[in-house]
Amino acid sequence: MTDDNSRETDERTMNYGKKHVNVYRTYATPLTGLREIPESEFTGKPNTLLGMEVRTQVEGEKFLPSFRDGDNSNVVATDSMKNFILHHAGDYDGATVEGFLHYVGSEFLDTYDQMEAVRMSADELQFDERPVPDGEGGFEPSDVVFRVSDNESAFGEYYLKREDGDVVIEDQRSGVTDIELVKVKDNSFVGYVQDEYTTLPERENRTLYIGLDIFWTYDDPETALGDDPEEYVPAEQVRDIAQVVFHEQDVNSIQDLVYQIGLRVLERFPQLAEVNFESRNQTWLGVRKDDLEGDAKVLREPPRPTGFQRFSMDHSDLEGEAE
Ligand SMILES: O=c1[nH]c(=O)c2[nH]c(=O)[nH]c2[nH]1
Repeated sequence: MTDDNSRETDERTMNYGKKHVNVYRTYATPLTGLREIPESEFTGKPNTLLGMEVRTQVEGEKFLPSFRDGDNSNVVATDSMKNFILHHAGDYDGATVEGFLHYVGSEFLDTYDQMEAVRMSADELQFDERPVPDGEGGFEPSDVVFRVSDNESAFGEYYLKREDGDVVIEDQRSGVTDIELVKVKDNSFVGYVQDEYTTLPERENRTLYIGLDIFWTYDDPETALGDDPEEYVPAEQVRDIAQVVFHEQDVNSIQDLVYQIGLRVLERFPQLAEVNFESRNQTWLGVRKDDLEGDAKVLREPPRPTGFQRFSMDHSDLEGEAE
């Protein structure tokens, strides 16, 4: 038998928190001053409507009695955490998801001594601008009406700890998730292992449908706050790089594609430490082709199971390319 009190909390998993905290902030600070890149029209956003689905997870030795003894004297109710996040959305004066997470996480650590570390993450809830007549025969984005979007969205995460009374960043991650792209031609998948288990025909020209999550870390995790917008990497620009590279390159696999996207992202953003990919193969299956003209095909949904790829890259991959 182990002695209950002898086990250090850092040896065990112990945390609790709240997820799916949806928060909507109108008239947040606009995101401006970003660096432009050739692959993207995105140069900023007004943040008239900033939506986030937030997750918070707190850690601390003082929470052990709540698990072990049913003693809630140090427990901040997760319902209160939700209220805390919502309240602070009103005080946040920055322009990025990551900045908000760092702000709220730091406020948690400053407010509650029993919290030793907090992991804050969020998916941005996207709203698209909609064109309305500008009164001069053209169109301009409405400044009050937005379309609810279920397209790809920005992701942010900060893992913060208290050290000698100060809040320090232990870990940080940014990303863009649930990108879905289809390229109707100029994709191949050939040259793979042919053995007694192989039934998939080689395809010189397939219609490739990918699901893609891209995550990145910075050399300096504070850069993700966006306080220096020239150095901030917006999810929209990374998304645009992915689609431009897909457009430009004839790739022989999703593996080949994510590598090419990674090279471009690292080339554009030297301030990044690492880029990570999680991709899913959602490629449709051909139903009719040979009797149709040109590149025309009829396709159908693929059956489960789904192929996936995971890959991480850093600037050493870029150096390899330059040689
Ligand atoms: O891009 C692909 N990579 C694979 O590894 C693979 N495997 C498969 O069956 N189809 C594909 N497509």
